Amino acid sequence: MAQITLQNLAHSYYANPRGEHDFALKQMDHVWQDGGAYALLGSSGCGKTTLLNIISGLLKPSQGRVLFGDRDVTDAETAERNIAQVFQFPVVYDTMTVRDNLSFPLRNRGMDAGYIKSRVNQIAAMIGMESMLDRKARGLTADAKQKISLGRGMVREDVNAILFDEPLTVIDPHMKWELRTQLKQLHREFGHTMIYVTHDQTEALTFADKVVVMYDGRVVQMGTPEDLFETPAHTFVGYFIGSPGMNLLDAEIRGGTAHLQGASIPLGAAYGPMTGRTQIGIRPEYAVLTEGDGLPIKIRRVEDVGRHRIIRGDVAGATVNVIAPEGMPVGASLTHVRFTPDRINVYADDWRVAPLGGAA
Ligand SMILES: Nc1ncnc2c1ncn2[C@@H]1O[C@H](COP(=O)(O)OP(=O)(O)OP(=O)(O)O)[C@@H](O)[C@H]1O
Repeated sequence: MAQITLQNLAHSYYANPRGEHDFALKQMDHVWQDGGAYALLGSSGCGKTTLLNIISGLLKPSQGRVLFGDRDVTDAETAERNIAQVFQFPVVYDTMTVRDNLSFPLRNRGMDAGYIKSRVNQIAAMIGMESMLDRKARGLTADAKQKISLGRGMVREDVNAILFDEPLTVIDPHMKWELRTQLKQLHREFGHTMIYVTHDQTEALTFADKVVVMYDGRVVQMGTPEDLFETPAHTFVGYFIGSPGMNLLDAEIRGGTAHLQGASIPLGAAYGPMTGRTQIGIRPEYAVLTEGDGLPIKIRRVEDVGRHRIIRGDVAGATVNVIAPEGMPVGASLTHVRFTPDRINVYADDWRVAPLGGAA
């Protein structure tokens, strides 16, 4: 297992990039701790696969270095990096049995037969394939084959890291949940450094200790699920995490107050002067409808989504979503929306601004 350091890393698919927009990965410095379970999350085209391929050695970065522990592996081939990889679609040997597929990486390294047997049984139990160990992989469903790929990715205990690139795409929804839980369990047991690429926030938040959110070739936040929810570092994180995402309203910030459209909203802390486009961000969970306290809201739609309702309305020319807990009445007398002051985040040109006084 190893800590992975990305130093001054950047990548362009062009031979002669002419500016930042030609880079699929913008310049970055990051440390992925030894034994961490990371999810790499972001929308299509933000650079997740590019970053994963640089870590695995399938792609050489146009700039910067990759270190595994103290070792510079930037120029090392994938095979020299001692990693396991699981891809979106199954990679199995059809003519081999499930058992042989799972034990292949161990036999390849000359492991002891007794150890191989017990380890393969353990992994087979994890992926729910104990009863199929002696069947040929040929003829199994795509779902079952992908479980074999997952199992094979995890069978070695001595790898530097396990990299997963959207591994559950072909797995049915119920099994997805189960496998994710198993992966987490395996991580707790063996402490591998795991990097899991996905564009599904539920998948990321349930799997990882740390979620790495990418946007337009940059890592915009690396934090716990709670960090991403409470203090999104970038408006994209606010918007991307949560359902619905964070509300954003243009506002002028002066000290401990946000001013918008003639109204003043108290903030939970004071802020210094800032430049650029300034906005306040508030999660729908921290907005409540009132009979006159807060900002006027024009309610457009109420959606019942089971455990709560989502109220969609207009505030100061922008759309604002409010989550109302079950049982809370949504009547015509509710004409205003109030935001919990200490849950309001402030953004300047899309990046979160820390309040004065040392609070994060
Ligand atoms: N081989 C390539 N040649 C040129 N451009 C590429 C190549 N591979 C990816 N790109 C571009 O680099 C950017 C990042 O792509 P990448 O595949 O890393 O994103 P991603 O976040 O993994 O997306 P997805 O979720 O769709 O797989 C995109 O603009 C993509 O078009």
